[in-house]
Amino acid sequence: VVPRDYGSRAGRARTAAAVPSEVVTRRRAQGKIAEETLPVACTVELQNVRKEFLIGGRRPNRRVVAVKRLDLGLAEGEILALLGHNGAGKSTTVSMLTGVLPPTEGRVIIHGYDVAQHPEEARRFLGVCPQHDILFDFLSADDHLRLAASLRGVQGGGSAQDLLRAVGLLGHLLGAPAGQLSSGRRRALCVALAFVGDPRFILLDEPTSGMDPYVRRSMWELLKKYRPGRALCLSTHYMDEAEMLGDHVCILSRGTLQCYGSPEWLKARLGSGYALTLSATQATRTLQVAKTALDLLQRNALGSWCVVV
Ligand SMILES: Nc1ncnc2c1ncn2[C@@H]1O[C@H](COP(=O)(O)OP(=O)(O)OP(=O)(O)O)[C@@H](O)[C@H]1O
Repeated sequence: VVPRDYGSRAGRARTAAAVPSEVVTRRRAQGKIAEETLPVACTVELQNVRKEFLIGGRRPNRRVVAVKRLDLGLAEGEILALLGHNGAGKSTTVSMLTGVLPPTEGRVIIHGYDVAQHPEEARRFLGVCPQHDILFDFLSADDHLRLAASLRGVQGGGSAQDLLRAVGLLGHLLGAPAGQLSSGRRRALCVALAFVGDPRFILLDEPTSGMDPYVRRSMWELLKKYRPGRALCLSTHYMDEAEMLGDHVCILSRGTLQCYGSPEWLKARLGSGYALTLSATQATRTLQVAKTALDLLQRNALGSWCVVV
């Protein structure tokens, strides 16, 4: 991994401080059920990461383990979906990737830089959409784009501008104060801000929460469109979102990686299809209903199924 300013003395010193490149070619994930994948050059890695929180209350110094020994890798051009219930450890993982929370153990590597030791270098590659919208109510979408661009030291919004246009933030809405936008549009603005400066690693914490199905679908299309040349990691509660977007899906539960693989592999390995059980007092009526049900299942191509009469 060679920084852009390698020619300078400071650049060479940073390269020496960066993690040797062989560590970025490891297995992509280690968990209970993980698809075997070929070794690949991962641009983002969580290496044996653990996060504990010390909490007070009646029993002081009690520890909550939010993430336990997480090993994950993400390559360029790939979307990784972190799927899990409330409290599974998704946001904690995202916060460790951004450097907001330091891991208790293990390392987080972004483009060769250990985030805890070289946060500034690592963040040059990073665009983030946090779980909760961080917007100034009195600033417009356009103002937010300009502010984010100046903070990143770039001109204009780049692909962020396209994103806003595609989700309908156009014309007068672009100039309206963010406080007057609907929650779905505010969310879309936050996602767009993560793309300002076209960073190479984009982290999206529940990017489509609060969006209507139509905007959600447009957002999915856009995220797929902007995947080439970038690594994207998103956390979600929605199985359909993980399936549609994720090249790989990582299911977390109680801070542990339960399974990891492509949606196709996970469905083939764990999916049990659909089971429809029918019961009725009259045999002829049951058969009639079963026939209609079979008809519906076939017409809707609902994967594997089984009808028990
Ligand atoms: N600052 C904190 N102090 C103490 N415990 C915390 C803190 N942040 C998170 N936790 C705990 O860590 C665990 C994982 O929380 P986390 O927010 O990462 O889950 P999540 O999967 O993002 O959930 P959600 O889908 O609700 O956002 C939970 O048990 C939570 O209570």
